[in-house]
Amino acid sequence: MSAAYVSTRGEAPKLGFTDAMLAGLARDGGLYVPEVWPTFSFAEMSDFAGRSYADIAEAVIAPYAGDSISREDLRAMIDEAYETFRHPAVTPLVQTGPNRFILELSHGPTLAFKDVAMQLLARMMDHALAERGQRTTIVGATSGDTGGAAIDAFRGRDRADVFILMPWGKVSEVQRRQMTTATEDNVHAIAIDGSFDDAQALVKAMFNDHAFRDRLALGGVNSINWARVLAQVVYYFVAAVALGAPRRTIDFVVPTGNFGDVFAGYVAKRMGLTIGKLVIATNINDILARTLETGRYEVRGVQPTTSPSMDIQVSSNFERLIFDACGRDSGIVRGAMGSLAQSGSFELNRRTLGAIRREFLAGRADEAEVADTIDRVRRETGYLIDPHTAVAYAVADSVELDPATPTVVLSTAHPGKFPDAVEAASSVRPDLPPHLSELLELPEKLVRLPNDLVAVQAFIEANARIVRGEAA
Ligand SMILES: Cc1ncc(COP(=O)(O)O)c(C=O)c1O
Ligand SMILES: N[C@@H](CCOP(=O)(O)O)C(=O)O
Repeated sequence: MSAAYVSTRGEAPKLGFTDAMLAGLARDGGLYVPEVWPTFSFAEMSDFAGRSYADIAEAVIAPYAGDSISREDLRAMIDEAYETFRHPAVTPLVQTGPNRFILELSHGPTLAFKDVAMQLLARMMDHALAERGQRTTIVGATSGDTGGAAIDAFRGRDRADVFILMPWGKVSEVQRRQMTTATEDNVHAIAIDGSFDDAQALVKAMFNDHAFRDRLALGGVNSINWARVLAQVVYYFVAAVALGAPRRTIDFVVPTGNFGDVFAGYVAKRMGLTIGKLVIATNINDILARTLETGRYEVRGVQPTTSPSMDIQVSSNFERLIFDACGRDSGIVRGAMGSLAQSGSFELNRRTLGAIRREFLAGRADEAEVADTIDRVRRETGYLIDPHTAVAYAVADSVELDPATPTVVLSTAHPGKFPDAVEAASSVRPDLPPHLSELLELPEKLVRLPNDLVAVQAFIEANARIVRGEAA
């Protein structure tokens, strides 16, 4: 049986796994979540010890996919996706102190944790589209990493055209070039005059324009797509089991922007994984840390930082958490999201806030703390971290965690993606791995558009093959 997926806003049809994956955003503007969380027993999780990344990925993903993908096909796609990684463990752990570990998530093709999900998602979407004889037009927003990972995973795929919106001038040069140097006709990098939040709002507006959505068969690869989050659940199991789960409890500290990554940790916990605290680590764009402190989610202007991928105020996946934490009352979610749209804020009720605080801690790191942390970790351990990882590392040092519990800091990007910030902090200029050594020399292809829905839709209509009627 395929698991059923429901929208957080309760007004869209229930879908199976493949339909939810191809839909991206639900038609009522909500996000799909599984109707029930599959769980593992203690014995099943104990059996993960010593198994490969691919084995654990198959075990974690299969209950969500049900019979919508055969087990053989799922395994073949998992194997192929993680063969693109430069480390045999896919997401290895490195110890940097007593009970302190870094989970390296940047061994994929574009050097960010997004590859973990995107390499698999592209294969699963392609597989589903081929079975159905369909094509899709993917629209995505990026603050730097999702776009590059999506373009790498989908470039040259015949059934998908990909349009990525990035905020003009607000991503690193390496991140921009990872999007603008792809030569394939099916990928399009678009810079819009605005912030990531503006780009994400445009993407959601395109999904909520049902005529446009249906005409172009829109698909999404941001973490609004449930399958993106699902693929990220896997590495929580892999890391925790390597450190002794389920016999031990493990804490995770997660650099957070759109809340997809840390929500994946929450899902792992709901599935039975012995996670103690999930720590939300933000840079100075600290809406989530403020919300946990006060119970009020309040959007303020975004400030540019050295961790640009986390320069986010409207944190999409928080909606999934509210839905679960409030007892799956879609009326509460609709109320909160309506208030957010109207006034830029909403209040969490006591029960919801209490449920969130039981699972999560939160902290912020300012720019000086991020730079100090990059420098200190390199001097003390010889290990060079990127600014996003440094946000989490600094927060891990500032929040109250049990020193007897292993703490895993998620390292979400390679320092070579942010050479200027890392060099300024540590006097060490990180290199890019050899497969990207020519990136800075390649010609770029980038379209600049105003932050305007009509202009963006017109560009996509003019360039999507589905509108031109080209058969897949
Ligand atoms: C390097 C890096 N770290 C952390 C984050 C934050 O992750 P999430 O948006 O899933 O909270 C992002 C962007 O998503 C990122 O690109
Ligand atoms: N930080 C992301 C922003 C988009 O987040 P997503 O996980 O919802 O795709 C990026 O680097 O693009």
